[in-house]
Amino acid sequence: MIRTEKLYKLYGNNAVLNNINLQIGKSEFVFLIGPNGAGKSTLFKTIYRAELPTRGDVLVDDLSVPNLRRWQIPVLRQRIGVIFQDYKLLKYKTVYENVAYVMEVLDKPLEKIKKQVPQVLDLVGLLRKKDCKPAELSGGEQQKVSIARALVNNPRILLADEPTGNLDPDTSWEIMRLLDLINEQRKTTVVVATHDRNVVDTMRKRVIKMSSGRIVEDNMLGKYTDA
Ligand SMILES: Nc1ncnc2c1ncn2[C@@H]1O[C@H](COP(=O)(O)OP(=O)(O)OP(=O)(O)O)[C@@H](O)[C@H]1O
Repeated sequence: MIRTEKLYKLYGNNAVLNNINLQIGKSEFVFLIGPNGAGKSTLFKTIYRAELPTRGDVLVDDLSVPNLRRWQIPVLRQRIGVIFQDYKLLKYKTVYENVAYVMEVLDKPLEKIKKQVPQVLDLVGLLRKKDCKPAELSGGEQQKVSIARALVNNPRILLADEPTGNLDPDTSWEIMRLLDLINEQRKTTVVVATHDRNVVDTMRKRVIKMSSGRIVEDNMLGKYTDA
């Protein structure tokens, strides 16, 4: 569960998040839409604690994200997987090593790493490419590796910030179907920030729309609407 309470983020006098009150339940699949600069990425950042809010609270289950103690930060990182438009893979590491790395930094035992990395690479259909470097993969394949990396610690929540922004329509659909499958099979809460009208209108999920730092629409079975 994700809940924000009277959440504000100010840069100077600019309220990039302006009183966001939001609740996303366990196992939901939600699209977050809105024009450039609406505050979508900033909202994500306050949820996975890349940014601290100016005021207000973000709750991830029982954790108050802005008030976490240092030792609790790995607990949050384990609960939330994040994927980005530009994949953010380590280019000198192989596919396997990119995914294993996020288990290593959380001090997971080697036996567990050896078991879970191939499982999650198989889930995204890339086990056969485990020894490739990112540059040897297509954009869609790189995004699948980043999904595998986000999932390998079994997070309850997956935040996807424009995951298909660099991909062609067919590959975008593959990625969206994969996110939908993960949501259905693993009961992972999935929140996808996107500008992809076709995907939003076809998948008919809950659609939350932001504009100028505020939530301006929140509809079940929603459609993409312009500013
Ligand atoms: N570190 C920062 N310092 C100052 N302003 C920032 C900072 N980060 C974001 N902003 C501003 O906050 C606003 C919201 O940005 P954000 O990236 O959250 O929007 P977005 O909805 O994700 O947009 P897009 O669809 O273009 O990705 C923008 O006006 C941006 O310029």
